[in-house]
Amino acid sequence: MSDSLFADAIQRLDLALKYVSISEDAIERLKFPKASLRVSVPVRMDDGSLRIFQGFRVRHDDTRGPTKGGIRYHPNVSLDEVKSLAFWMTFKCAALGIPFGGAKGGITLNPKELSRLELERLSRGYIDAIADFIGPDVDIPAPDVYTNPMIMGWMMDRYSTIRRQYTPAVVTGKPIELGGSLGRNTATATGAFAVINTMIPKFDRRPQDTTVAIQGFGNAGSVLAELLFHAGYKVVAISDSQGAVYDRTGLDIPSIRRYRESNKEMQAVYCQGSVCSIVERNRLTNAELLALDVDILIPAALENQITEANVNDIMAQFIFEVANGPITSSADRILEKKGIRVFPDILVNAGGVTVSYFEWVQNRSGWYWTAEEVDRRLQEKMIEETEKIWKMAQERSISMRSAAYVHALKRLGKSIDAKGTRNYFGRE
Ligand SMILES: NC(=O)C1=CN([C@@H]2O[C@H](COP(=O)(O)OP(=O)(O)OC[C@H]3O[C@@H](n4cnc5c(N)ncnc54)[C@H](O)[C@@H]3O)[C@@H](O)[C@H]2O)C=CC1
Ligand SMILES: O=C(O)CCC(=O)C(=O)O
Repeated sequence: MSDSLFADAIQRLDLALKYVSISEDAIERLKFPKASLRVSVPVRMDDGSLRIFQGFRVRHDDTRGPTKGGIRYHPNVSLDEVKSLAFWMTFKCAALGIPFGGAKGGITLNPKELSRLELERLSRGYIDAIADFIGPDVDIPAPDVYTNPMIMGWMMDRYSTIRRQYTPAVVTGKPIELGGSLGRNTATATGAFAVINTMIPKFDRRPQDTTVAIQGFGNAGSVLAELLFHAGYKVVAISDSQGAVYDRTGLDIPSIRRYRESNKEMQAVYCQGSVCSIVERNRLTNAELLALDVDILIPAALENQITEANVNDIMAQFIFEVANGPITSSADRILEKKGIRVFPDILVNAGGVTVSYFEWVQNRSGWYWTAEEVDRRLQEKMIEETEKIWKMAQERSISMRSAAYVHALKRLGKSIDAKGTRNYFGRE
């Protein structure tokens, strides 16, 4: 399998290195993951047959702390994808000043084809296979695409059984009843909302005059859509893997979310009380959603959605990357030339790992915070780091992505050098 996504991720690093001076040793280290694990996970299916699933866990860099990152269940999961996602986690944690390195995991499957019991056996089997690779001071998984708090609960429980001790800090994004943090489930969206609200007024725009299209209506996209709706933004299009709904006058996001919870399908609905009626609106493909003439475009699904093939269709003025890696590096260069402002994943979607960090701190101290405390600290962190990155972008006339990478690289470079890598190689 080619390393195309990872090679593309490295291009972002190379670009940022033009604007920051860090040691060659630090650069070299960041170009290679510290460790990659590939495992076969046997699962007894409900019909008695045995299926073997391929799982991965990659720890990219642990200089700034134990590695951290989600676990994805998706048919396209590959070592290349997991490596790239782990790489981005290292930069995300450093950009936010969180004392973690980067990691990611995944299993190649379509989780919609498994029963709940099969999913539980798979999730516990995956932990059996990677137990020696993770740990509260080593590597701490969390949810990502098509995984959720229930799956994190099974994983934490299995790890605790293997270690013969209750170990909540080994996984974050758990159910509250198993040591999860209040606010983790909404943290990615809340963090992205804080970045949008910090940035949009700088361009003299008001929510009520701003239209938004969101690709992906999962944990991150659906909560963000609702936050934007309540703040007065006009969310005109949303989508899931099946396609999009569009209403240029604005969609009723709370009704759509409520309807989707019980019907599992995306419809443009308007609900009054418990009565919901489906309104015929334009149905679009995901490609058409990306090309809408809106002010803000929010990719919140998967990577490689905006590429050289469709970048010239993009009409939005601002792109906030909630998904990891939704824009390829070549498309990024074209967007920059066209004057479209891109706010990068390693900043915009960092609310999730920030509250994961809070969850880990709470698990380790045994002292649990209120929802208000979590939210206050999350807002503080997101706004502070957004402002720092914006200031750097302005001062150096560079993109927000390059500024975010430079900001992260400064912290990473100092930590890597403080460990004495130079001395180790005798170059001092
Ligand atoms: N959940 C979290 O805490 C964090 C998630 N992210 C990133 O946000 C993105 C979304 O993650 P979640 O919302 O957690 O996942 P999720 O599993 O809750 O939802 C994924 C959504 O994407 C949609 N989708 C899947 N394939 C699609 C396609 N080809 N076109 C359009 N939509 C498609 C699904 O229908 C679903 O609505 C991912 O890139 C993830 O890595 C980033 C940081 C934290
Ligand atoms: O919450 C976490 O630890 C990681 C979340 C994640 O996977 C991500 O930010 O992409």
